[in-house]
This record gives sequence, C-alpha cells and structure tokens, in this order.
Amino acid sequence: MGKQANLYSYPTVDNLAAHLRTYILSCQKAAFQRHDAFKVAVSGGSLAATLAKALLVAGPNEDPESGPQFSKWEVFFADERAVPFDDEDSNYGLLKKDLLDKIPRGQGTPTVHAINLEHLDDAQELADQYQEALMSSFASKDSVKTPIFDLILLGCGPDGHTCSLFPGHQLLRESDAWVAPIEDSPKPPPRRITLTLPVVTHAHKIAFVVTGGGKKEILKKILEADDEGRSLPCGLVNEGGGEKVSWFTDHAAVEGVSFPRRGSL
Ligand SMILES: O=C(O)[C@H](O)[C@@H](O)[C@H](O)[C@H](O)COP(=O)(O)O
Repeated sequence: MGKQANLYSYPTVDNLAAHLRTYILSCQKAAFQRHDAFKVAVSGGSLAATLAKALLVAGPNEDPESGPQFSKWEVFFADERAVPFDDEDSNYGLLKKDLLDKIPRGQGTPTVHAINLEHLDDAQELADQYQEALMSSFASKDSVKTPIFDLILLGCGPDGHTCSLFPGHQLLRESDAWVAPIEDSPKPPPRRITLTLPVVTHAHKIAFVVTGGGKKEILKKILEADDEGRSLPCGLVNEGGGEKVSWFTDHAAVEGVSFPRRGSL
C-alpha cells in the first residue's frame, strides 16, 4: 500500500481552526522558500467560515512576523458556480463576505482570481479563461505541465464529492484540462467550473476541512477506504495525493471511524 493521508481530529471547530492556522502558516513558509508567493486554491461550502476563524485570529504566542502575509497570497477557486458574485451560491461571494472583507487593514490584500462574469452562460469559456489565469500565474517559474499549488483547501460533500468532482461523473477521468466545465452538477447550481483531479493531486499539500456529525458516514467509507470509498472523488484524492493529504475534522465527523494515521498537530 502507498503512503497514506493524515487525519487530525479536534473536539471543536474552534480548536480545529487554531490547528489549521498552524498548518496553513507552515505551508506558507514552505511556499516562500520556493517562490515569493503563496498560491492557494479554496473550495466553497462551510470551508470559508472555518478559514475565517483560522486566519483572522492570531495564536496566543504567535510571532506577528510569522502570521499570514496576505499581500503575497494568490487565491484561486478550486471550484466555482456560474453565478454573479452577489448570488448566495457564489464561492467568491462567500469567501469575500466571510474572510476577505474582514482582513484588517495593514495585513495586506490577497490577489484573488475570480471567474469572468461576462461568460456565466458558457461554462466552457469560463473554464478556459480560468485556466488562462492559472497559466499566467504558474507559467514563469513553475512546471507548466500541471500547475502545482502550494496548498489546496477542500471540503467533502455528504456524497463524497470534492471541488465540483462528483461520484461516478465522467470529469473524474479528465486528464488534459486543468480547469473543466460542468453543466450537470447534481448539487445545484448545475453550471460550474472545477479544477481537475490531476491538478488537485499535484499540489504540494492538500487539506480537507470537514466538520459535523452529518459527515461521519461518508468519512467512514472514504477513510476506511472500502471499495466504494476508494472510488469516490475524495477517495481518489487520497489515493493520488497520499501523504501530502491531511484531513482536519472535528470529533463528530469521525466518530466511529478507524484510521491508522491519526495524529495531532
Ligand atoms: O461548490 C461546492 O459544492 C463546494 O465547493 C464543495 O466542494 C464543498 O466543499 C462540499 O460540498 C462541502 O461543503 P460543506 O462543507 O458545506 O458541506
């Protein structure tokens, strides 16, 4: 068996957020050793609120110099819905409201790559343009074969989807495009764009952030890796990303799950 993902579980979401902060800051440090930027991709859903808890509050003994250097952050969306930014389904809108608008002045402003609203009715064009944005960001110094994000932060749906990669969907077999359109998402809204599986698994680090008892059945399948769990999108990320993958959960989400590599940060 190849190297496995790591599982970190905490009693509360606040506790999880404090440890997620430490993890993100260590990813930031590693990124700055590679280049003068921190290239991150984020999903939608409950992640934005947990990220805000993690990033807006410094740890009690934290050196201010080692906190988030937002002016060097380049934020992309791991998936996005084809809706205007003020629509409640917009992942950009959600991140802006929960996190970006709350970053204190003086802590810098991240460069955020949102979708081009001129093409909301054409998912292929949206995806192509988003891929162009990735190409301009990653082309100069990094490998252009597949962009290598410093960190990808993901959620896990109750059906085992991640990004907008859904169980059994043909997009799971996409191996050329970096960003793909989807017109038939089983979770509304149907028209979206998503990073493809190879881009996700190529990242230096991949973190799932999953909370709440509603996720424990699907996490059991994914983390105990039964046949079904291994074929789910989150299971495929675990398999492709191996030890680069870390799961940050609260205790409720992993109640009754047996997993060999439980650790603490
Ligand atoms: O657009 C989406 O559907 C999200 O980006 C998706 O991938 C999300 O991360 C999961 O559905 C988990 O969402 P929750 O954390 O809200 O359950």
